[in-house]
Amino acid sequence: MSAWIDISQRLDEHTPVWPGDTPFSYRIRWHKEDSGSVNVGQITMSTHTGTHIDAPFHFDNKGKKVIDLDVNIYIGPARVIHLSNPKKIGIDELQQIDLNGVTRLLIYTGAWTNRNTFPETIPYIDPPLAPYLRKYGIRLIGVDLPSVDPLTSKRLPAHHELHRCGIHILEGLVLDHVPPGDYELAALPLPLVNGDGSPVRAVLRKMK
Ligand SMILES: Nc1ccccc1C(=O)C[C@H](N)C(=O)O
Ligand SMILES: [Zn+2]
Ligand SMILES: [Zn+2]
Repeated sequence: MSAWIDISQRLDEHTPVWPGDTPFSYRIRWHKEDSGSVNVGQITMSTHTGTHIDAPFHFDNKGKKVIDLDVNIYIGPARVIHLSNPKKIGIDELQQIDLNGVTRLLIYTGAWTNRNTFPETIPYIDPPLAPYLRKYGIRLIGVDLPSVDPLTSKRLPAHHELHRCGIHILEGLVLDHVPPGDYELAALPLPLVNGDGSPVRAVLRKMK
């Protein structure tokens, strides 16, 4: 069996966040010296920092919260594909790629390689791609980008169309060190009862 490899963004005070969103912070709230027994940390962060999933409630007030999402979506076979710096990610860009039997699709674009700053512009998912992916049976899409829509988008058409097609969203993957191919994925959200999104620890291992 191959080893699991980490495809998650490291979280510390340098981790870039969506412009205006809560900075990431971890601090020791109780020091061992003071408590007499343990260090106890405190995390403050946006639910959309680093590698994370979006729950439908993120973009739809009536949408499911994180606790309502099926854990089976986030564990299982996944295909990693590479696109070379696409402007958008649409049916045309995926035309040459075999998606038969794929249930989880992770897309490397290379558009966000400097993970110390938030990108200025990103490729986005062209909404008609959602029904195209669903036709193959895809239930999860993952990207190495902070959003599946353009950064300036308010209507979030890709988020909505993916959701309408039953495709779950995983953002902020780090795939620079992952060759295209078939893997097993685990990227479980926290059991946040009211969550609109959740950080995940995303890992892959090669399927033989
Ligand atoms: N954190 C934000 C703060 C303000 C406005 C948008 C965001 C987002 O995160 C949107 C992005 N499409 C996302 O799903 O992660
Ligand atoms: Zn998000
Ligand atoms: Zn999103």
